[in-house]
Amino acid sequence: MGRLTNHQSATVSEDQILAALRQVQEPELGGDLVSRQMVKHIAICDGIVRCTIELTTPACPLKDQIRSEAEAAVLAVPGVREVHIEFTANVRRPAGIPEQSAIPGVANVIAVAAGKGGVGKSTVAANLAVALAQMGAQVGLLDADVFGPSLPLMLGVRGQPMAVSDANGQPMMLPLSNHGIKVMSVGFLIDESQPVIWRGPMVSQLLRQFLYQVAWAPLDYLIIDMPPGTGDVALTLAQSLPLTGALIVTTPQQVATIDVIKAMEMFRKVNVPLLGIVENMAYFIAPDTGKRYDIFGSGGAERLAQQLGVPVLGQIPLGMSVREGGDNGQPAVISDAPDAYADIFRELARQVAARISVLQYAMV
Ligand SMILES: Nc1ncnc2c1ncn2[C@@H]1O[C@H](COP(=O)(O)OP(=O)(O)OP(=O)(O)O)[C@@H](O)[C@H]1O
Repeated sequence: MGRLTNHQSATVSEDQILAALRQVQEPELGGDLVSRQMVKHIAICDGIVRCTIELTTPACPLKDQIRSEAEAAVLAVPGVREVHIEFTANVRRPAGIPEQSAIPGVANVIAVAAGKGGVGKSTVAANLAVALAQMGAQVGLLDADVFGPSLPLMLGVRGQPMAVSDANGQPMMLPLSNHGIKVMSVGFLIDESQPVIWRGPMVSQLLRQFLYQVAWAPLDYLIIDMPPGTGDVALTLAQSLPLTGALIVTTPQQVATIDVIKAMEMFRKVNVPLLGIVENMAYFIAPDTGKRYDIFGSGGAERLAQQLGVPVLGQIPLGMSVREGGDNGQPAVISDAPDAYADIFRELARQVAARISVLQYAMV
């Protein structure tokens, strides 16, 4: 706690405030705020207390709960008239990633994968990335779906990445950016109207360059839009990427299929933690009546999740604005149209960030 600074008044001491904050638990990770070394700064002046609490992610879903419990605990200290809680965040790299394969300056690499094409993997990856950035995280998005790069269109990013040299004179590409995130896609380098014939080793080589020769740093989260399925390219990527974890996107029709199970098994085999399942196109809400229709059935993702011991981190409805946003380069999460479901995408981002924080602490 050496960094604490303390302008003490006669009546309230820093020790009293720390004792109060020891009563407040970190709801997700367990342990109290002081033992978890989350209290970074305390200032006390004339009964007014200012505290800075460092979270494990700016997208912490329980920030409001922590704030109100910390406020109540500090206000209960005799002599405290007012309390102001501020938050900072320090997103850390999981302990399990070997130093040599880590991407310098990138804390977490998250794979967004699917058993099959067309389930909305890129839509989820793009909205997740933008939602995390909206919450204050530094985010990059790598389109590794080399056979059907859709992110340039979905994010409205065009142009050629500039080549620069890093501090050691090594060539680096500057990622393009839009909606607050850095983006890299094979779509920036090829003529999208021409079919691309990629062979496995070429793809691996290209993706290595996209990981290690792109000026990503500093990033809290690098989201990878994986190629669909469990083919060679997906497997090589799952094996060689310094992944914090993987998200599996599915739809209710696909949920119990062998493709989804295979995609999950692929990550399990190469020891990449499964963060959870995202069920996309989970239901439809009629815009005129507000009635919910489970067009493709319901409960499948939950059953699969229980069977495999991973959580469902989000259920995204079918929404016209989700599709339109994807076609117009305006991801749904920046829209306020009711059927863009921005809140649902943001909640997904909070859940993903929380799972990563929990994983990090489980590994330490
Ligand atoms: N929740 C949703 N509501 C409405 N449309 C959606 C939703 N999710 C995805 N879509 C639309 O479905 C189509 C396929 O989505 P997307 O490209 O994200 O799938 P994908 O799994 O990445 O496909 P591929 O593997 O071919 O890249 C797109 O037109 C997208 O806008």
